[in-house]
Amino acid sequence: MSLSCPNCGFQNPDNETLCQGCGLVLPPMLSAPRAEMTRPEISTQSLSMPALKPGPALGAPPADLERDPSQKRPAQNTHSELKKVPKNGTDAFAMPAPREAPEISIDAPCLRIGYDAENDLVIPRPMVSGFHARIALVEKRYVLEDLGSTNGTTVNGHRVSRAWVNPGDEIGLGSYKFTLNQDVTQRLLPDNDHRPTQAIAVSGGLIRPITIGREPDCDIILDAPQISRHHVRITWAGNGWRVEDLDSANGVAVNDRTNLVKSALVQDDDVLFLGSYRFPVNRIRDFMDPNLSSSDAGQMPLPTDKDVITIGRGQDNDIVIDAPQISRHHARLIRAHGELWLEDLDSANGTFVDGKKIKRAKIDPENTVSFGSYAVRLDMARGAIQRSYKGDILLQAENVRVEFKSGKSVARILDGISFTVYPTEFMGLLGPSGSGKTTLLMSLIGYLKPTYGRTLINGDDLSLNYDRFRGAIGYVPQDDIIHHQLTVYEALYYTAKLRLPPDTSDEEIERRIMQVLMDLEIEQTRNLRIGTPEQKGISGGQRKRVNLALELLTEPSLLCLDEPTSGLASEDALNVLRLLRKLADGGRTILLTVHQPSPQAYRLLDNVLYLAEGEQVYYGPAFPDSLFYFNPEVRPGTPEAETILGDPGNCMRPIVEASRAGEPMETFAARFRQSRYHAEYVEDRKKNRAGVAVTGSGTRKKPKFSVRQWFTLCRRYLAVKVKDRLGMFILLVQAPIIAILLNMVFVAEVEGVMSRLQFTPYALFLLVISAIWFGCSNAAREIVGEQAIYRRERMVNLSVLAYVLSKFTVLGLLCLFQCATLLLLTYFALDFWGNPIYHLGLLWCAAMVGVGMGLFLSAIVRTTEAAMALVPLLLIPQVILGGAIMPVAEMNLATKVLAHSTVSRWAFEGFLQTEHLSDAYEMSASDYPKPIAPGLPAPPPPPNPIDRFFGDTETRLRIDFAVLAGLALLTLFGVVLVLKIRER
Ligand SMILES: Nc1ncnc2c1ncn2[C@@H]1O[C@H](COP(=O)(O)OP(=O)(O)OP(=O)(O)O)[C@@H](O)[C@H]1O
Repeated sequence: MSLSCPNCGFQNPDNETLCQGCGLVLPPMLSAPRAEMTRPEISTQSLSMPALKPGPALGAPPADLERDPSQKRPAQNTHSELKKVPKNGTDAFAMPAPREAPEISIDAPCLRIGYDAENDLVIPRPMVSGFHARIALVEKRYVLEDLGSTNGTTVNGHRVSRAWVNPGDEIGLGSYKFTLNQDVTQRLLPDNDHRPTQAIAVSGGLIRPITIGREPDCDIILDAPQISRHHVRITWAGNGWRVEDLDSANGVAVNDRTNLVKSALVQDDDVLFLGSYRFPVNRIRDFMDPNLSSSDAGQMPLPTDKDVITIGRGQDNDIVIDAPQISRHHARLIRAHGELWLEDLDSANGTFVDGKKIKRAKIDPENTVSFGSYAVRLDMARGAIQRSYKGDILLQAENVRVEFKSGKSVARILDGISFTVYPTEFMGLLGPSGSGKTTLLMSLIGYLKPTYGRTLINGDDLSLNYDRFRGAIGYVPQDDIIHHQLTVYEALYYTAKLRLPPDTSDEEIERRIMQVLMDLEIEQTRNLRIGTPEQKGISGGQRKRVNLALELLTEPSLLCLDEPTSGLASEDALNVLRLLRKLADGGRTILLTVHQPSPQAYRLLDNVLYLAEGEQVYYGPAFPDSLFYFNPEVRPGTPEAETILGDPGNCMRPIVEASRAGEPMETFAARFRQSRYHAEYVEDRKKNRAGVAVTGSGTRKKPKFSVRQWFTLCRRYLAVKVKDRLGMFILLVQAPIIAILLNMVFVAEVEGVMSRLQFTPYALFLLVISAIWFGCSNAAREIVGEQAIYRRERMVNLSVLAYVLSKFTVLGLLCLFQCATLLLLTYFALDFWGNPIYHLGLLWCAAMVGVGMGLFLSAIVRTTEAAMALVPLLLIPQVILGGAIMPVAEMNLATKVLAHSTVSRWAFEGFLQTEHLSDAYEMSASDYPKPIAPGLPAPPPPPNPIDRFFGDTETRLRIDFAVLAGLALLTLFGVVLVLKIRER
């Protein structure tokens, strides 16, 4: 006799009270043999109601789903709870439409599903909302309710707000789909043991032990010399993780490098040390991608039935790699005649085979394939892609030396710097001011090429593979890299638009921004203006986090920060460092330079590197090792040791004192080279002792001009300008003020043609000078004022041409508005006759050349003050040489040549020509001057202004226009050139 389940029809043994097929409570009345029954409609009257535990009100985590680590995991569970629906599976047959369900009572036991860690089912996928949906058991049936998610909830492809669901139904949260199965539904049953929530999402990996080691057959491959081939085995033990050392060479320690264990039970917040390789236990959960079933953990199986396998970020690919740096459709694998070919699909960050960027290449088993910085290995034997561990970064400096040439002398800034940083390590760079910390950071991120030595990332020479790793490196300079006029969200939005692949939708950007804001705990600042220390917006600590947020948008695996705590109060500084610690524990490699850290901050660091006059004087554990290392006379455990350990500054003191005494720092460097820390943290950690393979093209892709980038830059720049209210006000009132002054001076002279011949040319000339002023003054601060932003974006993917063009575009629009206002307010009042369109065109051209000159100045100088101070130097020649004060024809040859190079000369002549073309200077008989007294000859009429100011140097109007346009283009390319030269 067996019990047939009314939901799924599964034949259960007759003593079962729960259906083994779907987890439904089996009422006694269903104990009849299946053959004797037609499948009944579930009737609430016919089912006995089990006593369900009341659930909490929506919004608070259900009390009965609270984590209880002491509770044991049910032994029978051998399924993946969230099994990904096979591709095309939903298309193969029509799925039944769900039926509308009644409102869920707040007493109903429910499971909340969403992105947020507070959920009972955590699904960290981009399209899933924080609290996306919930499943409740109501009257012994399952109800699915959407919780106002952004991307909606579907059941078998039908969008629902609340619906009955059955085991086997396909539930869609945005584009993420999974099959509702017993592992999920069981959790809703009364008296069920509700296990830790995240364990549900990662159960795929909980079933079998996870092996960590260097070999490709390990579940987690950590490719470092400190790691044995099979180093450690980790098994879910119900109330924690059982860790077993697999006779590794360097052992397994828990929480402290000295606390070696053979076997131990650890929890999520513990840290394992495999040799000196740090491995936070919670990373196991990252590794267990809920999209993958247990057998696939760490692997992405290649579909066997397809000859063309697509790879990308989009859910419609055969292999989905959900990382912001990956394009929606990034590449494809093609099986042809027993060979495997890889083809890049015009991805934003490129496809690489063994470090070389490819368009199409044949793949062999030994090849390493990278999509951007995301490296994978093709395991042909298993027919799968073996993922590298979440794109982890192992960073090494090998004998780095940096020298700067100044004239004939060479200054050696760094020498013999060698160290290795493992993933999840949080490393501090310390040393006296000027010791070379920033320089080292710049050479580590590939911005500065070392004179000797190199930087390796995951064993590959960074200088040869820069394009591959560009996206994996985040760098936060000392100066802010944000526009303070924007809100936090806007700053992040534009940066995401600039840095993420072009096919990233606004919806994805929004999700990414919210995720980053939540990670950095600043989501409440989303709509606040950033501001500056002087014009308060968000707090200093929050501003530092926003700078960091810009970098995190692209999920870099290596983060380098130059003094992220400078200018912060000690509590703020500590909070920023705590946050960085958390990010490191999440899998990032983090380096930062820091001055005078507090004792608590110092304890957060794993390792520290001390520099003194460019020499490496220590690299090893931060606390307490570094303090005892620099104070060798102090014995641990003594009262003196307590004092020393209470202040990290005690590391630097001996260095500073020796430096003051004129002692060479080489003494400190030599002592370090003899120390055990050098042996363990420099020598033992060295990778690829046999030598680094010289792969990689060595070329760096130059950012190319793209209309999309130009457009985004224009949008951001316009937003910055519009939000700068004071700046905008000053800019808008300039034209009316100048117009009023011109009217006051010239309006008395408006007396027909005689006035147009005598005075109006001066008014026109002043209009030209005003337009040049508009351009120059608007532009002079615009590049120098955002040098830090420009430099950082240039390191990523900023095209100089797109950048300069965006400045021209937005400033051009503002100048057009100013010129139009000025002309409108003077044209009729001062009795201009010329075609107003020509006049506006000339004024605008003059202003655009002014913009070019202003930007040129801005690109050359180093401070905004210098730029503004130099603006008059650009304007004065325009006034003197423009032809109005001294006719051009009467200048000597050299001056004439200079005059021809001024914008005012051409614009002024253009104005006179325009007036002339409209007969402004035609005199009728009545206009001619009369004799002063009878009998005297009439005085000669004033000459035509074109003859008067330009004489034989006169040119036609179209030449004036052409020269002005040429000058504008010349300045544009001049700015581009200066920026490129300065970069070198
Ligand atoms: N481009 C350069 N040309 C010549 N010398 C340079 C250049 N850049 C840096 N230096 C010099 O290199 C030395 C190290 O500078 P760096 O900025 O790396 O020091 P630092 O340790 O970061 O200092 P601080 O803690 O004050 O920021 C300084 O003496 C600096 O003047």
